[in-house]
Amino acid sequence: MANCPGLVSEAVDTIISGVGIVVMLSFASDGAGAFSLIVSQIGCLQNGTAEEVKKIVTILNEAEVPSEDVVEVVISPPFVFLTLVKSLLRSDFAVAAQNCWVRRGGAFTGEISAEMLVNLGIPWVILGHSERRSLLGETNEFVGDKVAYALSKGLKVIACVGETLEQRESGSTTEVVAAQTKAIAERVTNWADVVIAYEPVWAIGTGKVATPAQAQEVHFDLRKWLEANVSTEVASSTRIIYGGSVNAANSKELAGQPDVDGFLVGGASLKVRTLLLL
Ligand SMILES: O=C[C@H](O)COP(=O)(O)O
Repeated sequence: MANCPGLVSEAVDTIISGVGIVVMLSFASDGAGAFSLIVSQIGCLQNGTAEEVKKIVTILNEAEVPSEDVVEVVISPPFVFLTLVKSLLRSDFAVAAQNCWVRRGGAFTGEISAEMLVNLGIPWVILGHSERRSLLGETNEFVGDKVAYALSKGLKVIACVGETLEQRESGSTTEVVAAQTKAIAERVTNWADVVIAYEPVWAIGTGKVATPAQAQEVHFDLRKWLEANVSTEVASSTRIIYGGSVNAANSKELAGQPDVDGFLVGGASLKVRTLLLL
């Protein structure tokens, strides 16, 4: 996000103040053609009624953000609100699902397939969120398989990685995040459609945001890993965004870190208080 931190901060402020959900924002890391991506994940399981979602979309529709080639905005509601959001959302913002099934659709009651998302015209999907890894037992390999299948169907993927507090304290952050990234990278065929979201588990929904230095360190390591294991081109062009207790107050400093290409913001965007303060 070093390319245009002013624009990024501006966009983050605008989105966070206007929404009340989860926001992700990212920028290409190479100097040429800087652009950004903001994903607002509107509502998790406990959050959101159709009325609330409509209100949020109305506010988003009025938000002032830099043009699409500078700031890419993606709204990611729960499955049940995808079509509602898509139907109401301004045309320069896109929509993402928060998950999808690992393989071709079939008799997997309750699951949503990549094919269904494509059929609905949903271009993005978030995969490997830490809540799915820890609460629903998704392994690195399973997440990698999901990424591969979603990409094969033409979806763009926001692939989440991140260490627990215990892993950080035992000094294994780099190793954990590299293993998660490896399982994804081995199955990626088209890096242009992949964004990596670094979300330290200890920072998600806790109010304990990573310091700018902590975030930068992991993002730098991730980029180094991509350079060593994929290619220099992929390392420089892949957007690596940060998620975990991002809010309007801490976003500016985080946004100034050279390898932090954007944000995935949750709780901050749900707070009306935040909205009123900005
Ligand atoms: O899904 C949301 C992200 O994990 C970040 O959430 P948060 O901003 O509430 O910590």
